[in-house]
Amino acid sequence: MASQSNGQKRSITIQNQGAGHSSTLTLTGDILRVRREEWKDIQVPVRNVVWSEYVDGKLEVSVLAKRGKNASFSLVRLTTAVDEAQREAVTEFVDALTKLSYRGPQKPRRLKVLINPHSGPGKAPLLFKRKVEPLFRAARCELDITYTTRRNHAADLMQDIPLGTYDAVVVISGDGLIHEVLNGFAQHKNPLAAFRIPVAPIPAGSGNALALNLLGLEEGVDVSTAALNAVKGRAIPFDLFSFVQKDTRVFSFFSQCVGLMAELDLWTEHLRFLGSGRFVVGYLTGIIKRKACPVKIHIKVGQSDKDAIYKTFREERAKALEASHREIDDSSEEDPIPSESTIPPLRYVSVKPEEEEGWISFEKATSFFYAGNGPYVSVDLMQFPAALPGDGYIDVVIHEQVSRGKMLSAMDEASAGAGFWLPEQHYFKAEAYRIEPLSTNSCLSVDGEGFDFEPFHVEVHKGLARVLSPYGYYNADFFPKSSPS
Ligand SMILES: Nc1ncnc2c1ncn2[C@@H]1O[C@H](COP(=O)(O)OP(=O)(O)OP(=O)(O)O)[C@@H](O)[C@H]1O
Repeated sequence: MASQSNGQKRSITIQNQGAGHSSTLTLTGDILRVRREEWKDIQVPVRNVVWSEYVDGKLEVSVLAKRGKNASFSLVRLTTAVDEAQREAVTEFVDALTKLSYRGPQKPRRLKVLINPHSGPGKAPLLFKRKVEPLFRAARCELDITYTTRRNHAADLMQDIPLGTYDAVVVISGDGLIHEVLNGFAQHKNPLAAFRIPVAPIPAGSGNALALNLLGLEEGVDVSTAALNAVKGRAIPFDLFSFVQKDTRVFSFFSQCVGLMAELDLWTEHLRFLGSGRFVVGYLTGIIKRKACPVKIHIKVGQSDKDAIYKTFREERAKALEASHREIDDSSEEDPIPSESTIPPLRYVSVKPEEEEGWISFEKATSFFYAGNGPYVSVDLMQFPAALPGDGYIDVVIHEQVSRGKMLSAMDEASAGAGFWLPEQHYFKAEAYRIEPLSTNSCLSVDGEGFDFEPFHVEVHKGLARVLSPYGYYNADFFPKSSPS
């Protein structure tokens, strides 16, 4: 055995007498390296450490690693008996590793797991068994598993979810089931407390925008990294939106959309096998049709100057990034529940926008109106690059009706948010908005689900819900103005 620690580097070599092979673990800054005689070397950032412990003379370290150039992440578990003489050194090493990898106490979580066998291509149960459950078990999580059997099953369960019993609700499906979970919380007898239960998305649906935004383009499509987020991600405040139409009030967590971007979803329903590629086909169809979206739009504007929005975004992102490196102690984890026990009242639903200060009307011919709470709406489109999870605003994009050529060029670098800077794309940070259709000739979708194309009102509830995030912010950054290509 050899154990060394010098400054940023700690290394420990364990000679396993019985099996006759040795394992060396080296921690250099934020990187853990595992060498074991019969294995290929493994090198991972400490945030990929799932669990590490030394109990009863046995060391166990589980990590998520890519074992091959194009491989996806998989769980790698090192278990080895440790000689009594090494006890102190191994304990020290594991303590250092745990502290770094969890940035605080390593605690097994109690997870309510919802699996939708009918989401996306129907692989959620298989992904759970193969990738998610082994990782949860390695992290000692306590699991309460439900396979949803029908529409609204998850909402009904969330309506009665016992408080103080779960550290998170894990949703193995797409955005539709997240929408259901949050609307279930809203029906709880103590909705504000229910909304404080963090939601952790695991992408298994056809639209997985929340996972994509929290984890980023690469990890947001990876089931294992999303499962790791459920195990050790931090709860962050997350804005929700009341969507009010006639007498119905629904909580939307992600988007509302009118015109082209809502219609293309319908036009390409039969092309689901193309994955998110179907939206590209839909947009191209939209260019050919070049249909107008006749609506009256009123917005309660927080910010509308693009340079100022970009500046605020950069500042907020830098703050969140800095906070994500800080160690977290138990007290900073406390999230007091407000004393009221009803859903927040609507503040703007009865105002007359034309007469109110702070509201503007948008009059130009429009091809679509899109409001959302996360940069990526799909891997190909960063529609709301300046979106922040809990800033108290919904990001609004209104796309003027322009020539087919301009519509086509709006596709350039769309996945990196370059459209933000186009003069025909109007971008607002809004506290509320109101839409009145001027014809019946379009459609409306809320969190990807179709709604009647009739007048509706939306307003923001700042930080009402919680989501788990590995970074504390959306893992997406976009083009500054000076380099849009
Ligand atoms: N067992 C089930 N059978 C049918 N529908 C279900 C079942 N369990 C859940 N659902 C419904 O399936 C929908 C899943 O939507 P979600 O977005 O999570 O997955 P998806 O495959 O991406 O969906 P979509 O392709 O319709 O957008 C939810 O509205 C939910 O009510």
